[in-house]
Amino acid sequence: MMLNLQQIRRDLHQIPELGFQELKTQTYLLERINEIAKDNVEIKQWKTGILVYVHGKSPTRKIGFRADIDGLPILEQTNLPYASLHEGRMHACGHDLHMTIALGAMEKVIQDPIDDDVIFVFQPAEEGPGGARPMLESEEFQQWKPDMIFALHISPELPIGTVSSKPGLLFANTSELFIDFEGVGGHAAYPHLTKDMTVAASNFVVQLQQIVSRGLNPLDGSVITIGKMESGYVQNAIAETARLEGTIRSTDAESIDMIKSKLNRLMKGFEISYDCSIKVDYGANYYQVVNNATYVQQFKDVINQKQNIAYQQASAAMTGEDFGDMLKEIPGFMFWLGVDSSYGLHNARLNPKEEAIGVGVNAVISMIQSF
Ligand SMILES: CC(=O)N[C@@H](CCC[C@H](N)C(=O)O)C(=O)O
Repeated sequence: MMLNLQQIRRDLHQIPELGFQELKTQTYLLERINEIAKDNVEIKQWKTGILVYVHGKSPTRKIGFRADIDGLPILEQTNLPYASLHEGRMHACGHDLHMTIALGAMEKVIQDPIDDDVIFVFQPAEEGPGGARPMLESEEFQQWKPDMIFALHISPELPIGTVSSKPGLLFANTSELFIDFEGVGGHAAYPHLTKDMTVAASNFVVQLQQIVSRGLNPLDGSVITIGKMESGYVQNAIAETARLEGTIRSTDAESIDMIKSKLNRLMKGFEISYDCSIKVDYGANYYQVVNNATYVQQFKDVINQKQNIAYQQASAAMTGEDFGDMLKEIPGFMFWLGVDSSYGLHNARLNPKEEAIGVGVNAVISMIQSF
């Protein structure tokens, strides 16, 4: 049986689901896994995730490969014939390709096992609230805990046929940010009788940016982004409440704590100035992705032996990945896979080229076979 990877990617692309809601995705993946499973395969479910154990010929260790499986709350605007069927949900971060590549590599390992055992980890909720840490801590994962683990992420900026990584820091520390403002609403014509939360929240967004530009050492990389702002109900009423949703990123864990403490102070000031109440929730926090230098070198050597894949040195990025939580406990690495899209990650028009699937399977299987 040969899996039709292009069809699988398109099927998965049509059913994006948010973190820990990936029920259709899980069912679909289990169907494909059961089509290719043989006697050397064991399967476990953990919440909406899946673990697949492929037994090796004479194992001395367990090699792990992780694929994340959730989509984003984004309304797709690609006009593709296989665009999302779930309105307001999109695989805008390439997890449809990540899953497909894992299935493709799994099929090859099942057909032609290596000496060592290989564990494929289909992990929920990477975009939020973070599936890696609870999955890692689960009994199911701990029983099959790999000795090394690796993963890939699509890169719209890189051409097809390219992979890229680096030893050490690859992705940033992250913290989500949800801020709720509560004041007093009222008629648009009587601002003096209200506490306007649209004005308070707007000013807060502007002030927030000065935490990084004026509060932190410019040599330490950090960024705060507010991606969503909500307030009010109608054009001629003053908003009683407002909500900001965003994320904090930093190349070192200490800066995240420093930003949070400065942000808490700023909030207190705003509560006094705007005579309102402000509450913050820091949501999910992901640990930085730190690549093991030995495994990155092994991957680089493997790729450099291939005619049709080029290895490029990566730079660290402010992207977050809960795979960092896995790498904190298990040595391994992550690499970028070029998919050549003119629209970037988290863009409603992201359109990865499907030729990248074959390259991804080739890179992953070659790394697995190098053990
Ligand atoms: C690869 C990627 O894009 N990852 C996400 C991780 C999001 C973490 C969390 N929801 C946050 O926003 O802090 C990213 O946005 O970098």
